[in-house]
Amino acid sequence: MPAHRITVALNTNQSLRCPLLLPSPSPSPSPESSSTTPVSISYHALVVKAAQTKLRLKRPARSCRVFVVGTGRELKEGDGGDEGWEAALGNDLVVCVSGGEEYVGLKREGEGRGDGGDGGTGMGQPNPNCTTSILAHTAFVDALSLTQLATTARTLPGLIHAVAQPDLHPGTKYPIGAVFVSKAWIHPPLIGGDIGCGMAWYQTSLSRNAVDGEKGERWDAALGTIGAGNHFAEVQVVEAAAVGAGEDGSAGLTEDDVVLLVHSGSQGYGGDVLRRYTADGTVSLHESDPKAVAYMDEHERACAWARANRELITLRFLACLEPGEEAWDLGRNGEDGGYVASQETVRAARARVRGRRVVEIWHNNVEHALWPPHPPPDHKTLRSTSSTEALAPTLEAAPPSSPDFTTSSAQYPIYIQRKGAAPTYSPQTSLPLSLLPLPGSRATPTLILRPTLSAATGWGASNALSLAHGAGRSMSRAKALSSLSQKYHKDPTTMLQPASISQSKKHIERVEGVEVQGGT
Ligand SMILES: Nc1nc2c(ncn2[C@@H]2O[C@H](COP(=O)(O)O)[C@@H](O)[C@H]2O)c(=O)[nH]1
Ligand SMILES: [Mn+2]
Repeated sequence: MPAHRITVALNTNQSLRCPLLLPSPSPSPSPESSSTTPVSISYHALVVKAAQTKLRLKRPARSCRVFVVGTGRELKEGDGGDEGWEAALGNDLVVCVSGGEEYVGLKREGEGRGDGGDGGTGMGQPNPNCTTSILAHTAFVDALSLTQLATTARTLPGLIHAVAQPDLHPGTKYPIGAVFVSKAWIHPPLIGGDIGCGMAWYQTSLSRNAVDGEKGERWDAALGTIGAGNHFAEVQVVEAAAVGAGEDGSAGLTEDDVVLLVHSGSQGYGGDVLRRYTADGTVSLHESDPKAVAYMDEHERACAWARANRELITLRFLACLEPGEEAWDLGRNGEDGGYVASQETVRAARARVRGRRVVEIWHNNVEHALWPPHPPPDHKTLRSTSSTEALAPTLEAAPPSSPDFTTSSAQYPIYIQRKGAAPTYSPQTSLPLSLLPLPGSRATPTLILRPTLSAATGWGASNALSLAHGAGRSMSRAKALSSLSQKYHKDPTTMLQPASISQSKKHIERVEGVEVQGGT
């Protein structure tokens, strides 16, 4: 009996596929035939079985659905036998199996076999209408990151809007400095392994005289676990005049304030979450999939862990910066390394730290929100009339964004996936942030951004309710490591001196360029 060689893929990750041989349909028995009742073959069952065993689809067969890749036509298992299978069968047929959710991709009229009109990738173009906003108008952007942005926007299921922040730069597969808005789908790799990484500004009670000239050696022994990469905790002096108000009713930042900027993430924890949810090649999780619910739960924990770690780092800094202050006792390095504080003590210390918080945000996370954004209730008060040169431009100075966003009254739930992008709303209060940091580098200043929201940007739709989170990078980590280690080969300690990293105008322009474009 000739067989048909077909390909079975997963609906949620159509690059995960396996071949399958299906027997030809049995000819109808003729009245003269001596054969007994023909053996009925359920193609549906065979295909679902292949997805379960070879592609590790962990859904019960009864909830699985099969679609023709390219057209999205569903091949059902009917009461009287398989429906439509015989007509669809043929060598090179590509089908995908879903755990119950709808077909991922654009349904086309007409039947097709083989490559489904997508050049044989089987990926189709799920989102030909996904809009993109490139907010980097003058800042340098590596072309690869734009390709990564466009490919991601086109091919991952459910994406409706993608934003390149001015600090966009290439990641391994997905870009950094990017925001992706999706409907019904969550894509853990877009957030990456450092789930919950973010920035927090805390007030200290120090005067600028107390810190001017200090280089840090005195405090090094007491630092918390900040993590590798770009993470840091930096004592800063505010040069600009007073700006807006901080979160939780704090006074915001005032000239000469000495503040601590903490940038840290979830370290090994978030990486482990990402690995566990993507080890089988999964990129996309439909919100109805229990795996998506479980991922969101672990993602929340990783975010909470990262925020708690920023609080702990701050506590340890404050213990050194403000000696004699009893509230920071827990942050002191005790003689006895085995000291374990009670939960009550930890809770009390964290509450005291929060009293110093100016702003605290995640820049690697997924947020469940409503789309399109509506004006905040008190939007008229958001337009600050006072501005200083050091602040982000007001809304009116922002470049017009494309595509054109208009506020529609009907909102629907979406997910905002941020990889290296700061939010414009506070995760704590769900109100618009009045200020947040745009860190430069050890050699260039951190800028204070003031998000502005207005109808011109669809109340934040064009920038996906997000801003640049850093200065970006003009060379990959690997390239920077090799070229800088050559440059500082003879005396690597000079790399730790703020002024020696780079005073080049190029670097300074870099962060300012990002700021000018990031203030929407
Ligand atoms: N003020 C400082 N800013 C710094 C330092 N090192 C890096 N950076 C900035 O932080 C972001 C972080 O980006 P991420 O993608 O790693 O989260 C980066 O873009 C730089 O602008 C520093 O020592 N001090
Ligand atoms: Mn980060």
